[in-house]
Amino acid sequence: MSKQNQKELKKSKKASASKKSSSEKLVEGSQDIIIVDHLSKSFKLPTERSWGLKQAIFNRLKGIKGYTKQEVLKDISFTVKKGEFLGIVGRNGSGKSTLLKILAQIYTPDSGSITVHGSLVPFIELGVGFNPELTGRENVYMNGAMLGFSNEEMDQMFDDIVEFAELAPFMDQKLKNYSSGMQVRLAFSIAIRARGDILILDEILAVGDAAFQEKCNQYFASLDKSQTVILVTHSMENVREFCDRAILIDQGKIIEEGDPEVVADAYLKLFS
Ligand SMILES: Nc1ncnc2c1ncn2[C@@H]1O[C@H](COP(=O)(O)OP(=O)(O)OP(=O)(O)O)[C@@H](O)[C@H]1O
Repeated sequence: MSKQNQKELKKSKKASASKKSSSEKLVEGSQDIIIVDHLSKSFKLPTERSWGLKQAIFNRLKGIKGYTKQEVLKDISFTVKKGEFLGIVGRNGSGKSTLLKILAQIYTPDSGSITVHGSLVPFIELGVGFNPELTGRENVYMNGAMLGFSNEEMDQMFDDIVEFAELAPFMDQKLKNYSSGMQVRLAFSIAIRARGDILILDEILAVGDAAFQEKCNQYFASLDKSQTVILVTHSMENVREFCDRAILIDQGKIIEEGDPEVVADAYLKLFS
């Protein structure tokens, strides 16, 4: 591995160590593995009137705000039990990915808190943790390091990861030459082989082809209760088949929660 790559590995290991220490707040004997308590998040969106330094100074003097505030999550509370498969559903733009990013400590909430009892493996956005200039092999090691695994641990997992992704012939090619579906396969294989306590999955799986989606579905069906999964999806088939419980978010609020059948019906009603 080149010096530059070793440097990158070191950096990502550091990042992962600090991430772990802040997310792992262990409470003995608790069955709730995630507790989300009165969480709210908004984004400031710059308006045309904020363009340029002159305008910004003028706005400030006049007391004009150069942005509008968009409330994306409003007072969200829920818990996830150890071993539970939780589905999160909602229309485009309802706040699901933002919620996952707060869970994964990519975003900080405006108010409220999140407590996570265990290690969390996020699989949220394609490209996060991947370097297009490195080979598939190097990216596996780098991604593993970001999740807190040593080189030796990754050596043990490597063949298994490549086999699940079905990408053996491509491991020494640069990632920038992979299709987006191939990248998803590699990232998903790393995420599931990493066996964190909690696996967080965004809709991104939909990028994989039919055979890979089927493989993912088989993986979901094979899960025992040692793995907690949070899945954001628009597939009510997946919600009904795999989820123990589901949450429907609309305009940043939970509007239905509980039985996957009931939540899936409520989701479909939004469009009728
Ligand atoms: N970094 C950001 N800056 C500003 N606005 C953002 C940011 N991230 C998300 N938003 C806004 O927050 C709202 C919710 O977005 P989010 O991605 O959480 O929705 P979603 O439910 O995951 O949607 P989809 O089903 O389309 O993936 C959207 O209006 C989006 O434009």
